[in-house]
Amino acid sequence: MDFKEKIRVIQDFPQPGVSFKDITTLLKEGPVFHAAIDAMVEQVKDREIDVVVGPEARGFVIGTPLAYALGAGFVPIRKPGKLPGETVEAGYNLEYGKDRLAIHKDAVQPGQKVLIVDDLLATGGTISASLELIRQLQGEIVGAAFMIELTYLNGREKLQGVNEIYTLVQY
Ligand SMILES: O=P(O)(O)OC[C@H]1O[C@H](OP(=O)(O)OP(=O)(O)O)[C@H](O)[C@@H]1O
Ligand SMILES: Nc1ncnc2[nH]cnc12
Repeated sequence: MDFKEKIRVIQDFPQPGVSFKDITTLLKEGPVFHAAIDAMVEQVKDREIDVVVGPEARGFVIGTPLAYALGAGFVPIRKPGKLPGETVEAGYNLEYGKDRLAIHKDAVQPGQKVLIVDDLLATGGTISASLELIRQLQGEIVGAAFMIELTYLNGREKLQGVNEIYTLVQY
């Protein structure tokens, strides 16, 4: 299936110069959403994975069905102030802004095998903050999986030390 054809591209959103890849057009079609998650599962199914970790909000949309299909747990990374338990935090820059992320301190046990999942790899800011959080908890990162990679933003450079990077659609 041509997943790229199902992703809507909107220029200059949310600010001038950004070419926004809108996955809502893919998600709203059941068979396409299903096939996209299946294709991502296929890429990682032979890896040993205890937990999938995904940053809000779009990381939840892709990460939870992937975790469910793998029989793995799901751990959310959220903006500060949203998680009720004790957290650790990390800062990051985005293609359009900067922010902080948080994870529950007890969400990942030392040595657990973690797959990080998000809808899209752009500058890599979100994912490097997510990596920092998992490393603080001493999780073992087995890989990072994205539905979309914006290769022109070189986000991969921020994923040093991550041996396996899985992507479905590249721009
Ligand atoms: O590689 P980066 O440059 O960090 O960009 C990628 C991140 O940006 C988007 O999330 P956003 O922060 O817009 O939040 P959302 O998922 O809540 O829409 C996207 O879902 C990724 O998480
Ligand atoms: N160009 C882009 N399209 C969609 N989501 C994004 N997150 C960061 N950059 C993005």
